[in-house]
Amino acid sequence: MIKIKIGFLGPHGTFSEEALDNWINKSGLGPDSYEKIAFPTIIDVINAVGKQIDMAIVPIENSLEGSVNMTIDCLIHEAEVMIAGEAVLPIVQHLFAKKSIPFEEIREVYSHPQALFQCRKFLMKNLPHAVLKEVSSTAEGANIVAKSPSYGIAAIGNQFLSKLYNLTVVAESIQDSQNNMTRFYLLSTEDKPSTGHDKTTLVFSTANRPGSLFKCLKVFAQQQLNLTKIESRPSKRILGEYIFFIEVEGHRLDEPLKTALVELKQLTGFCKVLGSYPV
Ligand SMILES: O=C(O)C(=O)C[C@]1(C(=O)O)C=C[C@@H](O)C=C1
Repeated sequence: MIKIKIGFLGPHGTFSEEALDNWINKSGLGPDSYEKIAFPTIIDVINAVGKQIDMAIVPIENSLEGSVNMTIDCLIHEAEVMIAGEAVLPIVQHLFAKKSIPFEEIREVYSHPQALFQCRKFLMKNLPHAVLKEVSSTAEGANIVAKSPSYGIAAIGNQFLSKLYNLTVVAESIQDSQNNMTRFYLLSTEDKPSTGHDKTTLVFSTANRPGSLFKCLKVFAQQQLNLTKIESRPSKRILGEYIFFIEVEGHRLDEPLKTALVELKQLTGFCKVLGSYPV
């Protein structure tokens, strides 16, 4: 039986894997019908879609810290993939060490930059002396702590890390807000057909002239289309030149979004639809 290969940010125990496991449970995929493959960075995950893997899951934004720029930039500039779905995961962060130790004895804390940001208040209050070390994922932080001969270092990540890396929970639920959520995209080589309750992600650039962005956004307003996200990212060509990343309600092949996209393409130098997918 051919298995669907699904990529995620590894090693095992990341929030990306947790989001993927939840999605697999909901989608009803049988245990023999898929294979999970861990990649060392988000860029590697995205660029493997359509090559070593059929699908991938990547974080796109967090309710405390905002967009995951690495994902957005890779989708804009590098990847030839389509967004085929989304998934939201509540994020609960814990502090782990090799054994139970007082906060004063923790000299370094390893985690993904998003996770460190999400726990900023806790870290400033309880571990002001500790050096924060950014690593490629929360699970990689746990891996470093588990392998280190030192007892004075800690990692931040989800509840599964203690079992996977044989670590002790030093503090529970340390994120700055109890309502901490991360949204993930499911990537594939094709997006999804219309369900009547869809969203579309697109990127475009405008001329650097008064009213250019206004004219582009007016296209959506005139069609009564609701924008659910707008972000500007550097074009990476010239300082002060931007690419706009937008999510809008509707499917790219359904009216009124279909007409809006035709009008938008006439107003923009660069316009690319990254996919339509069920909400
Ligand atoms: O490091 C992880 O565990 C990840 O899956 C990455 C990531 C992210 O990039 O936002 C995913 C969810 C959390 O917000 C923290 C980290």
